[in-house]
Amino acid sequence: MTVLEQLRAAMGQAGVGALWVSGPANVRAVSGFTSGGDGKVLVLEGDAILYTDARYTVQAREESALTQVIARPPETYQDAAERVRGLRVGFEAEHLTVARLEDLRAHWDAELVPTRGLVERVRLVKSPGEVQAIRGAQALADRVFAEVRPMIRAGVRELDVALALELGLRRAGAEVGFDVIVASGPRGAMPHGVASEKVIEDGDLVTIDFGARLRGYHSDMTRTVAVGTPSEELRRVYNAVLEAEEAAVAAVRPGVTGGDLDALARGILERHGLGEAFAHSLGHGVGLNIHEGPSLRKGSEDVLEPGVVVTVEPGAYLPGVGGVRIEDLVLVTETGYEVLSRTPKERL
Ligand SMILES: CSCC[C@H](N)C(=O)N1CCC[C@H]1C(=O)O
Repeated sequence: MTVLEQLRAAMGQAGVGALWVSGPANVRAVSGFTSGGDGKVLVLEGDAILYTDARYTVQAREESALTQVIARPPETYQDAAERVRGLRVGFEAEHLTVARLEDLRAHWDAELVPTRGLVERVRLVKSPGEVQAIRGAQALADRVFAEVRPMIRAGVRELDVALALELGLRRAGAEVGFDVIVASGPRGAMPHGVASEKVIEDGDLVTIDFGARLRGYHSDMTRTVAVGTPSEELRRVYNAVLEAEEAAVAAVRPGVTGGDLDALARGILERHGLGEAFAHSLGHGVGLNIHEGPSLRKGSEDVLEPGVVVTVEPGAYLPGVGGVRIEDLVLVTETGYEVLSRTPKERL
């Protein structure tokens, strides 16, 4: 089934005859238009209309097969008003601001119904082309990491490591997927410790979490590397996180839930006395957004299916001491899993 066919089935289940799609990644997924932030899509039973403005006339024609209306609000809303009169129209509660909802209410003679996750659910399972883009983004990130790895040593600033990674990604034709995390020594206790001016020191563990964006699709990987000889405590923490990560990756297969995988990794870290130190969820889906479904968190009932791409990224964070995170990008296959991130992990 195409994206639109799947979406129309979901709309039927949600009881709406039309859907106003406004989330940028959702607009892109439904229309193919790569500037989703400057577009909206109205999905109807027999048509789907991409609304964007005159800056994108040529681009929209090149990228999208949908019916196109080049207009700016309020003309956009006026055009759509004719098409939605008397319908129950879903809007994306997670993406539409209150101000824009008021605009729709002012222009449309239709029942507006909040919906959640209709397009996101269709986006969960990646097409072969999407998997190819994610695979390509990760392969490129692996190559860049290998180039930059020798410069991660004592005396180098975290932000110089980040800059080298960013430059490598850009040179290779990708975008930087998100702010590069380089967290060394005690800064490693911050799960989102974006690179700072701190100078890496002998004995530091350095957590590096970065990703490429290629043709709109993300990669995501974390490696924690040792500079010199870290303390015995840090090496113990590293090995506990590695054990949890490898066990969770090995358990990835169709049918398992995000909650099962989180519980497996969390249980291992708890047995090492690091349950409290694992301050976030095990992982998340990756695609047009760096964070998307399914969720690999405590209690998640999201079921993994072939074609889903997730991260597995347990961590342990000890304020004042440091931290460790190890993350792989994993494709769920018919029979199990394939690890897309190929950068070797350190054995300490
Ligand atoms: C700001 S994007 C961060 C990407 C990273 N790999 C990631 O997803 N996480 C790092 C800490 C936990 C997890 C998160 O939930 O943000």
